[in-house]
Amino acid sequence: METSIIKSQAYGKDRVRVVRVVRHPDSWQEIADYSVCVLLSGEAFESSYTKGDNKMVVATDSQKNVVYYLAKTLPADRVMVPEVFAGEIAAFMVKKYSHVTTCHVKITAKPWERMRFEGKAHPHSFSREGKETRWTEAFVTRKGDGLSVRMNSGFYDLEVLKTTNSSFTDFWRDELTTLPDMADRVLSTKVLCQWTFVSDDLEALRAAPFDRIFAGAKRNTLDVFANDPRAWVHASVQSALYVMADRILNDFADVDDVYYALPNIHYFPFDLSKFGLKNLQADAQVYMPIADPSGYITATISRPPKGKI
Ligand SMILES: O=c1[nH]c(=O)c2[nH]c(=O)[nH]c2[nH]1
Repeated sequence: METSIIKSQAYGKDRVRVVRVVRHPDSWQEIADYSVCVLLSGEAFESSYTKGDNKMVVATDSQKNVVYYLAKTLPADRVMVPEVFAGEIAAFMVKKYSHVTTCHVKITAKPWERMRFEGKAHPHSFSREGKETRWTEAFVTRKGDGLSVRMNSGFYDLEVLKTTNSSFTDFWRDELTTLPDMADRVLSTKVLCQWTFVSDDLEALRAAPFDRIFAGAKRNTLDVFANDPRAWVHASVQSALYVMADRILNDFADVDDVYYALPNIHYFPFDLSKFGLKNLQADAQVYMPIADPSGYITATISRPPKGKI
């Protein structure tokens, strides 16, 4: 007889590819291109794992159908913002199936950007310019008669590089240290940035400025990377991360906290002294990018608890 217990479970459909086009009367068109993951959990599903009893199992095929059904039937503005669409799908599942306790929906959005010709936006043609990917995940959980919504959103693979105005000095030194102080260095990272939004109210989710938060988080990240002297002059990836996150928290009241993962993709000056050539420190012009390993700097930053400021 089996005695093991289920500690957690969730099942559903991953990589549901759905594209929604909005056609305006004046020939202006919009596109959202998503890959959706829907996962259901609840005690009622335990017997499908332990007893082979499928009676309560909403087929993953049906869950996939819900994504297409809602993409067609919801008002366009609830589909075109990934956070809102994720929340709508998750809330639909929890409301429709009373035996679902939590629905987790994750969406990654393909970054189609509208083409521009001589400064003029094209009404219906798009290209993939940026390589970063926007994504979101909603956890909608039954709470009494209502719902609670927890949302993580962000982007990853925003690749950036700067050729000066970055340093790393005055760090811990002991017999295991080989890295010299670097008063100036090439710095490159592939940004993962993520923020959270928590609400008990689906209407608040529908009204939240998710597109502005996404654009603002990306702009702040790039601006701090390129321009903010607090972050880089005689400092580190760590201090840049803090300034980036602090700017997002100051700009967007809806954001509860911000997480960054910043790999430090090393570009080391190549030592050419064997050939009588100076290429280190202030003489560095030729670098060897190092694929692995990279530094990896992470933190979650939030506002201080109330009463502590
Ligand atoms: O900005 C940096 N932070 C570190 O913690 C670190 N460690 C390292 O070797 N180089 C760097 N750069």
